[in-house]
Amino acid sequence: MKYHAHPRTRVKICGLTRPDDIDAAVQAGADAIGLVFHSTSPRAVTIEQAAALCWSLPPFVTAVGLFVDASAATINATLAQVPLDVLQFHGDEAPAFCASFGRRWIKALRMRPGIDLAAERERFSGADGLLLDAYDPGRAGGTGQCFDWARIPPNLAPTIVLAGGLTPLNVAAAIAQVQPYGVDVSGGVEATRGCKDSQLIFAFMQGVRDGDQRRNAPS
Ligand SMILES: O=C(O)c1ccccc1N[C@@H]1O[C@H](COP(=O)(O)O)[C@@H](O)[C@H]1O
Repeated sequence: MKYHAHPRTRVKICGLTRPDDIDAAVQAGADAIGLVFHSTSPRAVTIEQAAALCWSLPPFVTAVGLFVDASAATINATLAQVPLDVLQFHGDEAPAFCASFGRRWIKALRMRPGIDLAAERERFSGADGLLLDAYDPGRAGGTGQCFDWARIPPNLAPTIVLAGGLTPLNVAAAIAQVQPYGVDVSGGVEATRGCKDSQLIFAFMQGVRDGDQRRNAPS
């Protein structure tokens, strides 16, 4: 990983599907937005939708494309039309596959019982970031579930994006405890499954600022 602890936690709001979602995320101050290219997700977007959403972004907001065991042909066809800055791999993709698209990429690791994070970090040492998500054997992600944050080794925390069940109510505590590079939220800012809510997006960003205050408070 090429980055280190920073006093401001970076934020990605994932699973946006409508122009109003983009407006809310940008206005609220998100650093990145996520577009889900996984057909069974309630947040899935078509290439055409994604292209329109991406082109409406201001220049300093990062567009992340989320894939789950997609083929190289699918990813390349998406990249041909959608100006994605970063690829997020949320399945069982191998490091060489993730690195083969000429884009920055992050690897999602689902916190299954017994996962060896040190070994995974070594295996994915070419990644631009690691994202830690809850493990649910029946679903690839976007579960709305938390995992036990105490399982994250402190030396790894400054380089990871924390995900899984974050909400406006728990994100400050998560940041204060884990002190991650960034946080990623999807279900926690939805009014109904798959449908983002601008008030919850603003509330989440306030939670992040509260967490950063706690994180940076002198001890
Ligand atoms: O959002 C989805 O539907 C999704 C589908 C398949 C893989 C990952 C998905 N989302 C990612 O899951 C985590 C946690 O989401 P949540 O906040 O618990 O709902 C996050 O990285 C999403 O980007």
